[in-house]
Amino acid sequence: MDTMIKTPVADSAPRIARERPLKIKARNVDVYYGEKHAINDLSIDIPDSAVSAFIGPSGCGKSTFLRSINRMNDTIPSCRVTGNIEIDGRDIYDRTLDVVQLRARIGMVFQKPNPFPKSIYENVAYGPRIHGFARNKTDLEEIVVTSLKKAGLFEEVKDRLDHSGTSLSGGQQQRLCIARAIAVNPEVILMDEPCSALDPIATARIEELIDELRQNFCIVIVTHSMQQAARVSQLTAFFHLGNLVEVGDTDDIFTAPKDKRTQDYITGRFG
Ligand SMILES: Nc1ncnc2c1ncn2[C@@H]1O[C@H](COP(=O)(O)OP(=O)(O)OP(=O)(O)O)[C@@H](O)[C@H]1O
Repeated sequence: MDTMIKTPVADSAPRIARERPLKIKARNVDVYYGEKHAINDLSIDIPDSAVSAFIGPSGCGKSTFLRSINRMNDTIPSCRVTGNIEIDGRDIYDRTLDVVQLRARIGMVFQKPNPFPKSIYENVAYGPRIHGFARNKTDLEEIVVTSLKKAGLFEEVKDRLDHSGTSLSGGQQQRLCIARAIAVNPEVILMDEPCSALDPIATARIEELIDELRQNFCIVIVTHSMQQAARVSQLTAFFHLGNLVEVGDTDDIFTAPKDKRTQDYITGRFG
């Protein structure tokens, strides 16, 4: 595994960050909404082929930082991001960088499943088609089927690919959104509370899927559920009032947190 390391990392770095190549490197990131200072001097290393969870009480900046990773914050006029965020060593706020290309490399899955009001097939085919990933219809079909299989949905929908994506159950819709994200072959998948609108069975299915996908993707998940963070992630980052208080191997964060605020949060003293 050591041979996979691209960048030297400190001995004090989390084990997972030493075992996996570095994918996302953020340094001294501040995010403002007008006068509101939402993220304060945040630095973090996020490894590839692993799941990293952002946890913390409501309003502490988890989603804000997640949205900084694919420059979704650009769409909010009052929002300003300073500092440095690199993916594979490339500054994603570089003025010469094509944001459309960047977002193709970084899939995003939202809290509420949001399939397009189109067929199941079209939901998955749309991205590869507009990005020119398929040479012909057969190629496109193969991408759709493979993506639905990877998202664990193909068997349930193979006989009704022409039905509307919105006709599926909530859990199936979320897996369709994951298939849609995977179809453009992203390197990073950002998930903002992807199970919060789902029942426990659909949640378990998505968690299993996240675990399978981490072999091939860098996954970052915002979750309100500490149980979920403990179950699916290898790295956990605890946010509080716009500060990244502590980041470490998930096992360590939940069994031996270093900061009292982390300890108070995971033991339910606030949040
Ligand atoms: N579009 C926006 N305009 C202005 N302020 C915003 C905007 N989005 C978020 N904020 C503020 O930034 C801070 C961080 O919000 P953010 O949504 O990132 O927190 P969070 O930790 O993801 O919260 P939650 O767990 O409730 O989703 C909050 O004070 C929030 O009110």
